[in-house]
Amino acid sequence: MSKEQPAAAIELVGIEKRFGRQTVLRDVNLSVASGKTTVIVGASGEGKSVIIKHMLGLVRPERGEVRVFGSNLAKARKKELNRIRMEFGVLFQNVALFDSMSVFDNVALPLRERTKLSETVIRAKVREKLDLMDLVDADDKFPAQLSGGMKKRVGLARALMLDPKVVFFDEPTTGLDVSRSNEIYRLFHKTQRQLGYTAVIVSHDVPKIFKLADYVALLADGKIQGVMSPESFQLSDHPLIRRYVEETMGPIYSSAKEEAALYESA
Ligand SMILES: Nc1ncnc2c1ncn2[C@@H]1O[C@H](COP(=O)(O)OP(=O)(O)OP(=O)(O)O)[C@@H](O)[C@H]1O
Repeated sequence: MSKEQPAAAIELVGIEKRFGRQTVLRDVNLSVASGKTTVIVGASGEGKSVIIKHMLGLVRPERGEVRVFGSNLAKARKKELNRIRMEFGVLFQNVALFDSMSVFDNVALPLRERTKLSETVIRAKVREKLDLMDLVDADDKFPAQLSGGMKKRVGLARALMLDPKVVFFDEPTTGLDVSRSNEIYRLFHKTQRQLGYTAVIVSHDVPKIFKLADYVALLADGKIQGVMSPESFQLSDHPLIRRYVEETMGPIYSSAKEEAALYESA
């Protein structure tokens, strides 16, 4: 890697994944830059969530390596997997809070399950994360009493509880209106700046998500077709990237001449 590029927190090398007869990932190569935000985009059903599941060690590939902090997750044993997962936080679209637990207990869960910290320290840490998420007076509420946006904020507080090195977001704003989505993005931005974690985001929220991305990766035809800055992505000549940009954002013209030609031919 060149001097200008940050080191990779995660590297997928030659990943092939099949479910039965369906080959979802053919040859996925992707390097996730440490401390940066990598957004994975692509049409529905291409396998973006399957990529995240490989990074989390939830599924194993037929072929290839998943390198995380120097370990190959694709071959890791349970103990090593658990050690690596301590460094991960996840916020998935359905959040998956425990309905029978209060907000406070949901957020405290990772610390209670995975550390030996005293209850006093746990309470202080949970308080700090809930404040960071602007969640005041919500401690004793149960998930059923929360709005969609609040649930996501509780989920984000829980995802950050173990001060993870990498946080995975799989369509984190699904089901939220524009202002609640913006709130989640604002909290993501704030916490990433404060805590410095590496972020991997799967999202259909194009072009908004480009504002948060350092790198955008397109998954199509079972491969990552390119990883680049959002600006380069929107102006790329790569046929599949260009098609994706046009389908999601409308045509983008790299030059005034190109745009003028469109009106002339109309
Ligand atoms: N455990 C599984 N067993 C069988 N097939 C699976 C499994 N997990 C995923 N798939 C299949 O893999 C393909 C990719 O799924 P995935 O959820 O990763 O797509 P995606 O790109 O995240 O889509 P979307 O944007 O709609 O969420 C789909 O055809 C899905 O049915």
